[in-house]
Parts: sequence; C-alpha cells; structure tokens
Amino acid sequence: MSGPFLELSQATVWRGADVSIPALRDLSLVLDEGESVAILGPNGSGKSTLLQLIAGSLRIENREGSVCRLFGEELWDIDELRHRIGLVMPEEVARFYPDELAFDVVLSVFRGAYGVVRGMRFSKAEREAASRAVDRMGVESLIDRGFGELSSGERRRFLIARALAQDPKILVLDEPTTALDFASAAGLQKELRGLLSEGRTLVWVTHHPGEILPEIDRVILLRDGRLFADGAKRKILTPARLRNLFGLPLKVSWSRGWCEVRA
Ligand SMILES: Nc1ncnc2c1ncn2[C@@H]1O[C@H](COP(=O)(O)OP(=O)(O)OP(=O)(O)O)[C@@H](O)[C@H]1O
Repeated sequence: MSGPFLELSQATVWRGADVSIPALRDLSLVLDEGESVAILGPNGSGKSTLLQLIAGSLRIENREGSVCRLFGEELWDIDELRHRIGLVMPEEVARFYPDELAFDVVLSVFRGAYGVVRGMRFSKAEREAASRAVDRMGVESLIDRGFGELSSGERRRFLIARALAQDPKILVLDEPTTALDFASAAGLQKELRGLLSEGRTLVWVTHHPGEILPEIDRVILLRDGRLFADGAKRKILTPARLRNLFGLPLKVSWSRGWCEVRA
C-alpha cells in the first residue's frame, strides 16, 4: 500500500441547479493506492459521481467538517492528476467526433482534450506512449479508422488505451463491459487482470457482481448517494444485504473468487 489517493469525510455533492437531493450525501471513505475496489449500487445511487470526485472533476459542498483530499491535497492540479488517475466513462464516447481518427482519440489525453487534435503537435515520447497503450489493448490494426466506425467494444478499448497512455497507477472504470459481447467482455477482463498483476489499482463501477475480478476483494455499495456497505466482498455480497439494496430476493454463490448473483 502506498497511502490514500482519496479521503472523503462527510462529503456531499450537488449536481444540477434544480435538484433537491444531493448526488452524494455525507460520504466518508478512504481509498488506498494498491487496493483495488468494486463499486455497486442501483441506478442513480451516486457511483459515477463518486468516480468524478476521484478524477478531480467535481467538488464537494463546502461545509464545516467536510473533506475531500486527493493524494493528501485539498487543492489539486487537474493536469497532474490526469497522470496519476486514468478515467474511463461510457459517456466519453459521445464527446468525440465520429470522423476523429482512433489514434488521435488516444493522443488527445495528453492535452486534456476530447478529440480535435489534428493540427496539434505531439512529442515522439507521447506518440510512443500512445502506441504502447494501443498495443496493450490489442487495437493497433484500427488506429487509422474513424472512431465512429468502430464497434462499441473497439471504442471502449481505445478509451482505455487513452487512459493508459499517460501510464497512470490508478485506473477508474465506469461500467467498462457495458454493451460488450461475451467474448469482448472476457477479453477486456483478461487485459484488466493483466493491469492488476502489474500493480495498478482499479476502481471499477459495475452493475454485475459476477464481473468483480477474483483479485478485487473490497466492495463498496452505495444507495441514494450514501455509503450502504464497505468491506471484503464475501462479507458484503450476502443475499440479505443485496435484497436490502436492490429490493428483491437474490441468491449468491461463489466459485474460485468469482461471485454469482441470481434472482
Ligand atoms: N449532470 C447532472 N446534473 C444533474 N443531476 C445529475 C447529473 N448527473 C447525475 N445527476 C444525478 O445525480 C444522482 C447520482 O447520479 P450518478 O450518475 O452518480 O448515479 P449512478 O449510480 O452512476 O447511476 P447509474 O447506475 O444509472 O449510472 C442521480 O440522482 C442523477 O440524476
């Protein structure tokens, strides 16, 4: 372990002007570098909001006793943070023009931009780092294709390559296997296990407990923007707790570190 990269204490986050309920409420949580974690919860429970807090792109309500520290700092430089934390969110796909070259999508991370990099200069080191990340995700044959021409799974791989190009130690993934077919999801899981074995830390939001990799032991459950449970997955993912969380009876079984949940 190398110390906390996120420290939240009584953190509340409001999103949107006309809302009466915060997206996260009084959340207290510590995430340590070296400890990967899966985050689960019903729709609207605040999972993506928490990821954006981790990536430094949202702020908490300024209240006495409320704290949000990233790498021990309450003020951070977003460019520096991007080198340390790679964020992949499904809605990023829509931020790129369909005719953007897939390789340019990867390069855009070095300028904190979403595409439109034609005309920008990149150093040899940046191009090489982008190529390494693309190779890593197995999409090198597609680099000259338009981003909009790619399948969902291919686009997802390019977005992960984009996040990896800056070699972050922490990778934050919002539902990375959504819309992927069985083989693509399994292939991506294999790549992500490889990243874990290199000592990277994954923060993985998922709707499916069955996707939680055996290497990831800690599970955080959110409900209505609050912390519902946090701990070792075998203690947390029990039928009683999941019934409480999702409001329906569920069966839970385990096999070699994988969890299966059925209605
Ligand atoms: N840009 C926004 N403006 C206003 N409210 C928002 C915005 N984004 C999210 N919210 C609200 O914040 C709350 C938490 O949303 P969030 O996206 O974090 O939940 P989630 O657990 O990731 O949901 P899902 O599983 O559906 O992706 C929800 O009530 C949502 O409506």
